[in-house]
Amino acid sequence: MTEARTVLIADDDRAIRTVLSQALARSGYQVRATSSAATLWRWVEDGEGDLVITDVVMPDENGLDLVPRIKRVRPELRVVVMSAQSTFATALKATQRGAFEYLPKPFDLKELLAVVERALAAPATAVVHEEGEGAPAEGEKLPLVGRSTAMQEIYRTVARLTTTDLTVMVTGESGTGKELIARALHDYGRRRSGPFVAINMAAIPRELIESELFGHERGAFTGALNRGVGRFEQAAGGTLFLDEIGDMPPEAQTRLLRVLQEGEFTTVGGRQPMKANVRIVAATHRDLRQLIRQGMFREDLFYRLNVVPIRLPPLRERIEDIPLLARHFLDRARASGLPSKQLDPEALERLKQHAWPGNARELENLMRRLAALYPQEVIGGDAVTAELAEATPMAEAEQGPGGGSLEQAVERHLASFMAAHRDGMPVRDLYERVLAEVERPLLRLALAATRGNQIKAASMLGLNRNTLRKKIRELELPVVRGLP
Ligand SMILES: Nc1ncnc2c1ncn2[C@@H]1O[C@H](COP(=O)(O)OP(=O)(O)OP(=O)(O)O)[C@@H](O)[C@H]1O
Repeated sequence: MTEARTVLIADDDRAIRTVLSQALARSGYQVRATSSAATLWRWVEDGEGDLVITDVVMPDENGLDLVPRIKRVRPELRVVVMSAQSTFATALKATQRGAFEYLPKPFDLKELLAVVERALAAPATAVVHEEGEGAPAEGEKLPLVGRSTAMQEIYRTVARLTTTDLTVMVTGESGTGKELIARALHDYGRRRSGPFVAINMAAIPRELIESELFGHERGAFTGALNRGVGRFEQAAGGTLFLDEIGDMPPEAQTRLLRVLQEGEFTTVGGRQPMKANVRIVAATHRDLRQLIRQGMFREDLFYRLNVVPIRLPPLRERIEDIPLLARHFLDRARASGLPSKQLDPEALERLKQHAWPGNARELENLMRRLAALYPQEVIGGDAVTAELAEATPMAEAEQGPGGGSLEQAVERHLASFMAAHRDGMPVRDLYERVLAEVERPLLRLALAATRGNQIKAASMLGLNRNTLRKKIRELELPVVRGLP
């Protein structure tokens, strides 16, 4: 590089101006810094600078409003927005208004310098994103709650992905918000005026999945009395959410792969190929790489789907989000007609200590229970402790009667199982069989504890309701009627 590039900084916080200026100067950039949006705007109009770094809240103007104005007069000028607000709405606004990058404060200087370098190296194409008709209020209404670093990173990624049609793979334990992310990608993406269609692979009988996905012709199979429209066709122009993709049977995987490769599909029993016009978001709580190793998931399909991976961390890895989420769920409970509640500090502390195997969904259910069952307006630690103990019998089971952990007990049991089979018939499908052995008593206990109430049992297990229903069928568990 021959000439030093100039970075324009606008932030009303003097300390930040100083730190940024010094760091950028040390890296060889020319720097001009100001506390006002008006001065920044004058510099931009005068044709100064190769890159802008602006804060959002400044005394004279909101930095986010400045971004589209800058892009209109100087489309090639890259803008980096930094903000202490740290909400999904801010990330979304910054990205959709044409910012090159959004950085939640506090950020580390190394990261900022890397962004500056990337911004200056990027080809000078002007990308001003259409706001589109019927654009929602840029994320204000979408309840993606949480300010942890992990969630900030997710907001940034999701915001950026709303300006593309790339395939996204969302992974995370049950109840971490995978479907919510898929909806955000749709509701704020380019296809928001099209349909959002979801299909859960775990909830549909295996033999029907292909026809559910791609549709079928009349008479394609026994019982196909009419032509059936598949989800690919329903989702045309919009987003197709393939939930629990790890549960997709092999034949359907092969067919899906072909559709993704060729961009067209045919209905079951049909001949005429149709264009696939969907953005795909897939999700799973299972470890797909492990399924690949076990030969249960196609590696080539995995790479087709895993274009942009988003990993949602379990709630226990972002306990700083718990107070906000709890508040959000209590507000939601109130909006649905339940009484208004507060949590006292001890209650919050108790929530932070819990392991949350069911993640955000478990927290949501707990908040609803507390709102519904407890008369007092301010909920204390004891109420939380009592409700958590009620809902999670596994907590005690983790310390088994033998004193060892559940894992050790299972290992002992399996070791004797394997020993017993050593000389007999070759053992096949061991993984599935062993899991089914653990699954069966687990589901039975959960159903017994909830008196056969599948909704409650699903929530206790942290499983999707449909997943539980399917498993009950597969494992042929007796369905007991709930007591009144
Ligand atoms: N960050 C979040 N902010 C607000 N609500 C959230 C958040 N994460 C999850 N939720 C809420 O928690 C519940 C569970 O989320 P969601 O259904 O998206 O999880 P999931 O990962 O798709 O679960 P599963 O794998 O069991 O289908 C929903 O009611 C969702 O709105």
